Amino acid sequence: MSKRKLSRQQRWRIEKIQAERARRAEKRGAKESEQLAAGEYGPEQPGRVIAHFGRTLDVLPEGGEAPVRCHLRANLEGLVTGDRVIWRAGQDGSGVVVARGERDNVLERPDPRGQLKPVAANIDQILIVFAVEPEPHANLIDRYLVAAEATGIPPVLVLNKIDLLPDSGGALRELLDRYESLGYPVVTTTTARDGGLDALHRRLAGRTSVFVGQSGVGKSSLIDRLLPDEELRIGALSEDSRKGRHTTTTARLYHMPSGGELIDSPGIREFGLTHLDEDQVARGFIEFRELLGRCRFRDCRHRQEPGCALIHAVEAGEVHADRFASYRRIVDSLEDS
Ligand SMILES: Nc1nc2c(ncn2[C@@H]2O[C@H](COP(=O)(O)OP(=O)(O)OP(=O)(O)O)[C@@H](O)[C@H]2O)c(=O)[nH]1
Ligand SMILES: [Zn+2]
Repeated sequence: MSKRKLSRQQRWRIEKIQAERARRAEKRGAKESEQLAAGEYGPEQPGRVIAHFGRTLDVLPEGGEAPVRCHLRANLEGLVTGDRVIWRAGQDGSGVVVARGERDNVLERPDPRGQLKPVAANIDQILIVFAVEPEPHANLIDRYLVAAEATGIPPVLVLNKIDLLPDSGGALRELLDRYESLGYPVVTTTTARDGGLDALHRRLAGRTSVFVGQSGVGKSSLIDRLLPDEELRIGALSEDSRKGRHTTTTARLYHMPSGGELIDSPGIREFGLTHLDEDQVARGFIEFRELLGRCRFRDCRHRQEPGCALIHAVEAGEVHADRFASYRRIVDSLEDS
C-alpha cells in the first residue's frame, strides 16, 4: 500500500470528522435503544427487503401486501434487496429493521473501484437469457454458467425468440441438448405469440429469480410481460420512494402476478462479466469437478501436462471438446485482462 503523506492540518480534520461521525452514530444508537425499550415500536416480525436506498429500506412484511419504509438500527450494515429481516413497526407507519436473517446466498458486483459489493440476496435461480438472435456463442453461455456456479445459485438457461428458430431446430437445439444432459434446466420462450411464456411461468413460480444475459436477447421484453403493469412495478414501492426515482440503479424485488419473485436492476442484468480466477473457472464447468484433483500433478493447469485427467476425459469423449475449448478460452481471457 502506498503511504500517503497528509499534512498535520489534514490529519486533524480527518480525525475530527471521524470523531463526529462516531459520536452521531452513538447518539443515534442510544436514542433508538431508548425508543425500543420504551415500547414505541411494535413486536418483532419477519419481512423481506424489496428495495434499499442507503440506510433506508422498503420491507415487505411476511404475508403482507404493502411495503413499509424502514430505517436501519445503527449497528446494522450492508443489507441488500432480497435479505430476510426482523423489523418492528413504529407509530408513524414507518419501521426499524433490528436484525438480518441468515443468507442462503448473495449476488455480488464490482463497484466503480473494482471491489465486490453485494447487490441482492436469497436468490433461488439465475435465468441466463440468450436468443436465436443474436446467435449465442457457446463460449458466452459457458461464461455465464461459470459466473453463476461461482455464486452457488443454480442457473437456468432460457432460450428466447424461438419464433425465429428454423423447423429443424438447427444447431441451437443440439447445443441445448448438450446443456440439458449436463443437468441444466432449459426453458424456451417467445414474446411473439400468446402462451410463449408458459414454460417460463412454471419455472418462476414459487421462486426468487434474476435475469441476466447479453444485450438484445429480450430481457426487457420478457420482464415487461412478467410485470405487465408499470404501476405494478412502481407500486411495489412505498410512497416515499416514488419521489426518489433517481435511485433507479438499486435492485428491486417484484412480485409477479403469475407467481414468484423477481429481483431486477441494470447491474444485475449485466452480471456474468465479472472477474473470476482460474480455479473458479475450472469448478464452474460442472462435469470437470469430479476430475479436478485427479491429474498427475497437483498444480496441473490442464494444458499439455502428462497424466492430465481433464485432457484424458476429452480424449475419451467423456468431456465435450467444445466445453474444454471454452474452458481454455475463458482461462486465456483472464490472462489478458
Ligand atoms: N422475434 C422476436 N423478437 C423478440 C422477442 N423478444 C424480444 N424481441 C425483440 O428483441 C429486441 C431486443 O429486446 P430487448 O427486450 O430490448 O432485449 P434486452 O435483453 O432487454 O436488451 P438490453 O436492454 O440491451 O439489455 C427487441 O427488438 C424485441 O422486440 C421474441 O420472442 N421474438
Ligand atoms: Zn490436468
